[in-house]
This record gives sequence, structure tokens and C-alpha cells, in this order.
Amino acid sequence: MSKNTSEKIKFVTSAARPLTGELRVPGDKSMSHRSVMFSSIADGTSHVTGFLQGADAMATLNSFRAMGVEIEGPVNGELTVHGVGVDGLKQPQIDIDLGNSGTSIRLLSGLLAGQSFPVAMVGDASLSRRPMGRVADPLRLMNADIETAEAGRPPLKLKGGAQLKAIDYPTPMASAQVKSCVLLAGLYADGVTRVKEPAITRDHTERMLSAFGVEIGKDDQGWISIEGGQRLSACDIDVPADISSAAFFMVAASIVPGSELLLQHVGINPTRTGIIDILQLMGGDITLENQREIGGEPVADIRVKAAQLKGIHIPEHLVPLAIDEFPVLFVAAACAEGETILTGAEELRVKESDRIQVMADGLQILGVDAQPTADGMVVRGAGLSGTVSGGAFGGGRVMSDHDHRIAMSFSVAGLRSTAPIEIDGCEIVATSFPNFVELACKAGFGLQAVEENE
Ligand SMILES: O=C(O)C1=C[C@@H](OP(=O)(O)O)[C@@H](O)[C@H](O)C1
Ligand SMILES: C=C(OP(=O)(O)O)C(=O)O
Repeated sequence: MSKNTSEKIKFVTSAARPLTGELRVPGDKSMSHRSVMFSSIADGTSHVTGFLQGADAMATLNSFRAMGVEIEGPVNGELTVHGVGVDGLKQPQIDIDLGNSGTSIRLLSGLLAGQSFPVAMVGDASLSRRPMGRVADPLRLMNADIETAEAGRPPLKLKGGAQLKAIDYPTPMASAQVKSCVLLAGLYADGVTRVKEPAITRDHTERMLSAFGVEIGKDDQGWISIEGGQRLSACDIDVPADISSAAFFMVAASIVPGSELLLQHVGINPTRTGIIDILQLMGGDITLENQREIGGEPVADIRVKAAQLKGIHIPEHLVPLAIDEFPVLFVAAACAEGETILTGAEELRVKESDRIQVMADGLQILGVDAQPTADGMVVRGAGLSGTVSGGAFGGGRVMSDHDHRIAMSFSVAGLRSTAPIEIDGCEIVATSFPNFVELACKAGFGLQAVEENE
């Protein structure tokens, strides 16, 4: 598959065999972004291994290069970053282009709000539709001069030169990006900045800042605190495989009878393991092996065997812990016996696409009874026997809406489809999982990436 996202690629599924073997999916996207951000503003030279060489993390990396940071690599996931210190970034000569990446633009707004220079951040058509008021609001409370386009959308313009002041900020939504934005701005603020979230979200910012020597507190009321003026000391970061990428294979091996896959070296931070909990509640056969801790993050090999899944009402407290996995969980639900109900997941509507609507549209095209709701979906599963001889999906042509996770989720649906599924707009898969087709085919998928002539 091409990494050039300007080429149009469609995926076409075909007959699969049971999925077997051992594989390592690419590095965690959230940690890859943070590894570059934090090592760039650290004192000294940091080494990163396991870095995700996907378009989103590369957008973050290129923005620090544009701000004068010398970065060697990535070569085979290895980077050497010559940190410039918290006050060493330089004004970029161009607008920073963050492509498709919400994490990049939202974390960078916090990190750059306290710099002495102005900066403008832009993105692709999808990012340009996503809400930025959620970061602009707290940053304004901290005294940042930040401008958004109409309705709080990108581009984002930071004037620079503001002396930030510390705030106490209860985030209105469960969002690690908003929490991280405020904490990173807090690094540049006078006093102690505190953030409290309505539900626990991924804590890679807190863990990785600690690894760089920053003191981060958390009290028993859930307030996370950071004192401004701290410096970061260079360190080495080993990024484990991304559980959000492993999720496609967890569902795939669960729904194809006779499958058994071992997913190696996957990050199992408890703020990310909602996918495992939900699949287990549905009857999935998933076990963790060789659990260990690497660089302050828990890691394991994950063994997944085929199982007859059953429908459940997904507990709402698991929603933020599996927030990126719902597109593929809807595919699992379509193969389960009975009804699966998702509620409390309205955040899915403001991701790279409206993941509730786009998945419901595609599932309906494939013959699945999937009803979107304001904050989730109701999916009536086909069970093991399926609609036709083991199939849970009919074939058809579905849209990814240029959303990487939707494209990969419908590829997983192809494993239990009675006819080929054609998925449009799959060049976007390169944002998080550039070698998806190669690994999927190695495991037993029938999947082809085809260049589309418009
Ligand atoms: O902080 C992060 O790295 C991320 C946080 C989540 O977004 P929200 O903060 O919008 O929930 C998640 O969906 C995204 O893929 C990565
Ligand atoms: C939501 C996602 O990423 P981001 O917000 O960084 O674009 C994702 O990868 O599913």
C-alpha cells in the first residue's frame, strides 16, 4: 500500500482462512506523538524505539523539525531527538500542517500557547471539521491569545508572548487530548495548574512526563496537577505496539472459527484496555501472557482464540477506555448472538468522521440491522450461523469517509462476508497503520489494496 495519501486506494476483501500466527502491530500512536513532543522540549538527547512511522505521528515530528529541533530518523522505528529545552523552540517559517491528527493539534495548542512566538496550525478536510473550542476555552482562561476559524474549527492561531496563568479546570468531556493540552500549557504557566476529568481517560501524558522527570500529582478527588516552570530531562522511550491497532486483529481472530493469534508486545495500560474487557464480556477468548513493564507502561503478549460472541449492553465506564475501538466493536457485535447496545459514546460523532453514522450506514449496506442513536448504536448480531452459511455480512461497497479506523473495521467485516466488500478511501489507513494490508494478509485475511482511477 502506498504511503502517499494523495493516491486513492480502495480495499477489496475476499475469502479468508482462519487467522493464525504471531504478529507485532506498529507502535502506539498516542505514545509516539508524546515521545517526540516531550523529547523535543527536554534538555539533552533522547532515543525513541518502536515509534509509529504513520502519517499522524510524522506530522507531529515534522512540526518540531519546523520549530528548529534536530531529529534523526525514523529508521525502523528509531529516532534520536536533540532536545532544545522548554524555551528553545523557534518560530516556524510556515503554518504547521497537522494533517488528519486531532492529537497533534490539540496537544500542540497547549504546548505552544506559552511560547514567545506566534504560530498557526492547519489540517486536512477532516481535521478542519473537528471541534477545537474544547482546547481554546481553557487556554483562553489561562490567558493565551488563541483564534479559531468559524464555529471553533481549525485553523488555530496562537499569538504567542502571553504569560500563562494556572487554572483549575474540570474538563467538560472525557478527553485525554483536552486534559493533555491543559497540562502542557500548565508547564508554561505561573503556579499550579489542575485538571479533573469526568471519567478516566488515557494517562500517557502523565506517565511520560514523569519519565522525563516532571512532577505530576493526582489527589484522591481526581485532580491532576502540574507546577509551571519545570524542566524535562532527556530519556529513552520504548513505544509498545498500539492496542488500538491490535484491536482489529482481536476482533478478527474472535469472529473467524478456528483462529488463534498471538499479538506481541502490546501496550496494556489500564486506561486503554476497554477493548479487552468488552470482548471478554461478549464471551471473547483473550488471555494476556508475559506481562511486563517497560518505561513506566505495562506491556503483554495477547493471545486471542475464536469464540462465539454474545450481545451485551456495553458498560458506560468502559467507553473512554475503548474510545477508538468502537468501529471494530460494531463489527464484532454484528457477528454476536443477540443485541449489542452502546450508549454514552457521543464523542464518536466528532472523531475523524462521525463514527456512529458512518459505521451504521456501512453496516446497513452489508445487510446488518444497525440502528444509530444520538450517543451510540444498537446492533442485532447474526450469531455463528449468520445470514448465509456462516456469513454475518453480505458484500457491497462501503465508504470509509476517509477515516482509518472505519476502513480497517470493514476489512475485518470481510472475514465473515458472503461476498467481497469494497471499501473506498483506504489511503487514510497510513495515518495509523501503514503496513495493515501486509500484516492482515500474513495472518490470513483475504484483502487487496487497489489503486483507484477516478
Ligand atoms: O490523547 C490521545 O492520544 C488520544 C485521545 C483520544 O481522543 P479524545 O481526547 O478526543 O477522546 C483518542 O480518541 C485519540 O485517538 C488519541
Ligand atoms: C481519534 C483518533 O485520532 P486523533 O484524534 O488523533 O485524530 C484515532 O486515531 O482514532
